[in-house]
Amino acid sequence: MTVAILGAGMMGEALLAGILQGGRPASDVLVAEKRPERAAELTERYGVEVVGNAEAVKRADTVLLVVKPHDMGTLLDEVAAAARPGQLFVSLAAGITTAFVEARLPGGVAVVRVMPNTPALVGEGMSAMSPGSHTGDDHLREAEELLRSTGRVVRVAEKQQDAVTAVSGSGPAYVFYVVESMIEAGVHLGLPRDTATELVVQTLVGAATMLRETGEHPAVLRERVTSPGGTTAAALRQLEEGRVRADFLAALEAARDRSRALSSGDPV
Ligand SMILES: NC(=O)C1=CN([C@@H]2O[C@H](COP(=O)(O)OP(=O)(O)OC[C@H]3O[C@@H](n4cnc5c(N)ncnc54)[C@H](OP(=O)(O)O)[C@@H]3O)[C@@H](O)[C@H]2O)C=CC1
Ligand SMILES: O=C(O)[C@@H]1CCC=N1
Repeated sequence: MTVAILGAGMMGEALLAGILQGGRPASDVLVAEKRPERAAELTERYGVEVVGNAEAVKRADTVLLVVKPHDMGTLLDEVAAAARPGQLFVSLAAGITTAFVEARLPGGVAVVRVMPNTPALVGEGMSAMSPGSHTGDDHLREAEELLRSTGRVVRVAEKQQDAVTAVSGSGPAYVFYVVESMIEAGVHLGLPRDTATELVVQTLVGAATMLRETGEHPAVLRERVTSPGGTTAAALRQLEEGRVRADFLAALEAARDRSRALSSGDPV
């Protein structure tokens, strides 16, 4: 079973690394990349063969489309003649609908839409997948199995993909932003930068592991940290005054709206 990755940028490379770490041999993976220096880097780092888009599609059973949304139309027009019925195309681009991909490929090609995230790079990705209009269970299971090698997978209705993009697709960036802000605050309070970084990163890993392993609601876990009249209550009061919760709501609405705009071909 050969998998081709078309578009080996940030997300494409994260998927490539996750898929290989998940146990798939490099000889079963093809990557399409135009720039020779990037191709050499990928071959050296992962031992994968780098070929052109059309050749990758001809040789693959499953094709992962990981170019930017506004490059998707051109890419599909380029590879459509190489695609064949029975193949599975998985689009991982924000805002690109299964209907958009299906309309540009021959009939009989199965299309699945997925919103992944970059923690796929370390096998801790979160992917949400939706079937196209003529995607059978076998193809869905195939996509699911592939993505499971990069982390967790859920199935969602395609109309929920804009919200998913706002939550888990872009989500790692919000977490990194919070981490960055906490490190800077620690430095402001006089801690050496490397100490502040270690404190914050381990706090994040510990808190995330507690959420996953206890299954408790985050509000319950937060209450357990918040001693009456103590330090946490003082900090949380400040965050409430800063309207951080309302800002998250507005931020995720903005991401959802941008995903919707990308589906109607809104340019960069
Ligand atoms: N980054 C993320 O966290 C996530 C990204 N995504 C989706 O993944 C997609 C890629 O995003 P991201 O990786 O961030 O973007 P990048 O710009 O890092 O990657 C896009 C890659 O596609 C390549 N490319 C462009 N046109 C073609 C083409 N015709 N044939 C082959 N390769 C091509 C680019 O090559 P070159 O640089 O040479 O032009 C680049 O390597 C987007 O659709 C995005 O919505 C989804 C979830 C999360
Ligand atoms: O920022 C973006 O558009 C992509 C999609 C989700 C995460 N990154």
